[in-house]
Parts: sequence; structure tokens; C-alpha cells
Amino acid sequence: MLLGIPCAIHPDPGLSSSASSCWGNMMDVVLLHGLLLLLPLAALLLYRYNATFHYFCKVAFFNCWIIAMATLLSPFAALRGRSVENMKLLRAAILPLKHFYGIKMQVWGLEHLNTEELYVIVSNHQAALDLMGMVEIIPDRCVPIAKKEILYMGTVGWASWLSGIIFVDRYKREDAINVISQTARTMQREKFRVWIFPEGTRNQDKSMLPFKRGAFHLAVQAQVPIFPVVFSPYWDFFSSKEKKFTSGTCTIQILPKVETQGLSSTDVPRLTDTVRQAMADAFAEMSVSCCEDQSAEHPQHPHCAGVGAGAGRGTGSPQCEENTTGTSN
Ligand SMILES: CCCCCCCCCCCCCCC(=O)SCCNC(=O)CCNC(=O)[C@H](O)C(C)(C)COP(=O)(O)OP(=O)(O)OC[C@H]1O[C@@H](n2cnc3c(N)ncnc32)[C@H](O)[C@@H]1OP(=O)(O)O
Ligand SMILES: CCCCCCCC/C=C\CCCCCCCC(=O)OC[C@@H](O)COP(=O)(O)O
Repeated sequence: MLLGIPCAIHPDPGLSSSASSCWGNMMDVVLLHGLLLLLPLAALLLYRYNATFHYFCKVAFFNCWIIAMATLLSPFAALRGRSVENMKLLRAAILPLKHFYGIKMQVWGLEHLNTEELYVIVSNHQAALDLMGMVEIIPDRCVPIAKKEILYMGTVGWASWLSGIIFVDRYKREDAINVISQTARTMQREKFRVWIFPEGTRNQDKSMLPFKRGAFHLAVQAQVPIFPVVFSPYWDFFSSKEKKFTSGTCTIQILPKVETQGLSSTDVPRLTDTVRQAMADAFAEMSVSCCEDQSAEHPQHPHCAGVGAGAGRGTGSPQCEENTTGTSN
């Protein structure tokens, strides 16, 4: 019996028309099952041997995870209403992701953030993967400033809004400045910290982009210190241009705080340059380590050409060993 039709196993030379359609049905089913078996096999082989397919699968998984977690968590976050406390839910949801990707997180200088005071964190922004590094170190009561487009990403937007993430419209400068000025007032009143990516967009180049000034105006207006945070270059394990996504190590370096007490808006350009320079130096140092670590694998990696000239140190300098306060795998 096949699909409700009585059916002979072997075709007979004197087949009736119903028996031949029955044989056809059986062949269809065999082909369908073959295809169903072959497709996952082909996908597995592609995943194993085709770097581009591998990259897109991993990026798709990342996005699906974020969407699924946001969908799952939004109702719970909604019970509390819009609150920075909901950031703990997002943090817990994103923390396991590094294990799926085999990304090891190494944190230097975490002790700098262990203070009761309010502050502004500024960090470089290479990719959406930064979320995995953020959740490693984000302190309690800290919200990122994000582009407004994220607010419209369905449940991801709801989860972000419910967690108190602050949105700026990068195409409306005045509005964005107003949001930041208002944040300077509310962060003092409601006691929360703010995380900003002063490059204002993702950047995987050898050097950081010029910094936008919002983060520095914010710190000066709120009279709180700035903690610069530097994510090491991802280029040994991730590149959206080269469609590369392998396992690897990300080092997060938290630099000592930069005070803003007594500074005014006229000091902002100098403050911005000072912080950017400190971060660029740390990034250059980390680039040297990164290139040294992978030199055997990719002796002529494009990002490594010229990196390190005068950058300051190689791997294992006393500075980085002293600052190493935690490694989470
Ligand atoms: C379970 C999973 C759930 C889902 C989880 C999803 C979580 C998502 C989290 C996402 C986090 C990551 C998001 C990352 C991003 O979205 S990055 C993009 C957004 N961030 C930014 O844009 C950075 C902040 N932007 C700025 O600081 C800019 O300055 C801005 C205010 C937007 C203005 O931009 P622009 O005009 O292009 O640049 P300038 O900085 O050069 O400023 C121009 C002049 O304006 C003066 N200025 C700037 N800000 C202020 C201010 N606050 N007060 C007064 N004046 C200000 C600045 O000084 C310039 O004038 P001068 O040249 O100095 O005269
Ligand atoms: C009803 C609409 C449904 C839409 C569904 C959208 C699905 C979105 C899928 C996955 C969401 C992952 C979002 C993670 C956000 C990570 C933060 C990030 O990296 O944002 C980039 C931003 O900093 C800078 O943007 P640009 O580099 O200027 O660009």
C-alpha cells in the first residue's frame, strides 16, 4: 500500500495503468527521500569545505539567536517595563554565544570598572560580534547608545527598548545631540552608565575611524569619567569582507579612566583626541600580538602589512600581563 493505493513492488510487463501510476508514485517518494537525505549532506559538506557558506551559516545563526532570544525574553522584560535592569536578561542571553563559535574571551583591566561611580564607556566597533565582547564586561546599570534603526527590528527592537537602550537618529544631528544632552541629565538622576561606540559605525580597518564627539560631550555634561575599552582586531577569526568566520581569541582591554571633572564643552575636542589616541595605541599593540600569533598561518595577511612599526610591544609585555585580570572561556 503506497499513499493509499494498493501497489506491487515490482513492475510487471503487463502493467495496468493504475499499477504504473503506483510505480511512479513510489519512484517519487524514493527520489524525495533521496533529496531530503542529500540536501543536509550537501549542506554539511559545503559548511565544512566552503568558507563563504560557512561564514553565512554562522552569521545567520548569530542573527537567529538574537531574534529568538529577543522574542523569548521580551514578554519577561515587559513585565518589568522599560528598565535598565532588563539588560541583565540580554546579557545572559548573549553570553553563551561565544561557546558556539569557539571564541575565547580574554579581559585585561576589568578591575577599572569595579567602582560604584557612574561613567561613560567608549569602545571601538568592528562588527555585530562586539555584542559578545560587550556582555563579558558590561557592568550593572549600563546601557548602550544605538542607532535608531535597531528599534525597528521587530522583537530585537522591543527587547532593546525594554532594556533601556538609548536610540539616536544619526541622520538628524540636532535630535541626536538632544538625546545625548537629556541622557547626561537622566544618567545622574536615574543612576545608570552609558556605553557608546564613538566611531558611530562598524569598522574593520587597521585603524579606528575619527571619533564622533557625542560620548565626550555626554561625559563632560554629566561630569563623569570615561573608560576607554578596546576590542582587539578580529581579523584572525572574522572578516565580513573576506567572508571568514572561524574560532579565535578576542582580547578586551579596559584602559584606566579619563577624568572630566571641571572640563567644559570647549575641552571636548582635546578630550576626544586624547582618548582616541590612547585607544589607537592600545589597538596597535593588540594588532601586533594578533599578527604575531597568526603569522605562521597567514604570513602575508593584508591587515598585518605594516602593523607594528613603532606600535610599542610584542606579545607578553609586562604591561599586558599586569593588566590581565580575567579570562573567560
Ligand atoms: C537577546 C538579544 C536582544 C537584542 C540585543 C540587541 C542589542 C543591541 C545593542 C546595540 C549596541 C550597539 C549599537 C552600536 C551602534 O548603533 S553605533 C551607532 C550609534 N552610535 C553613534 O552614533 C555614536 C554616538 N554619536 C555621536 O556621538 C555623534 O556625535 C552624533 C551626536 C550622532 C552627531 O554626529 P555627527 O554630526 O556626525 O558628528 P560629530 O560628533 O562630529 O558632531 C558634530 C558637531 O556636534 C557637536 N556635538 C555632538 N554631540 C554633541 C552634544 N551631545 N552636545 C553638544 N554638541 C555636540 C560636536 O562637538 C560637533 O561640533 P564641533 O565640530 O565640535 O563644533
Ligand atoms: C519587523 C521587522 C523584522 C526585522 C528583523 C530584523 C532582523 C535583525 C537580525 C538580527 C539582529 C542582530 C542585531 C544586532 C545588532 C548589533 C549591533 C550592531 O552592530 O549594529 C550596527 C550598528 O552599530 C552600526 O551600524 P552600521 O555599521 O552603521 O550599519
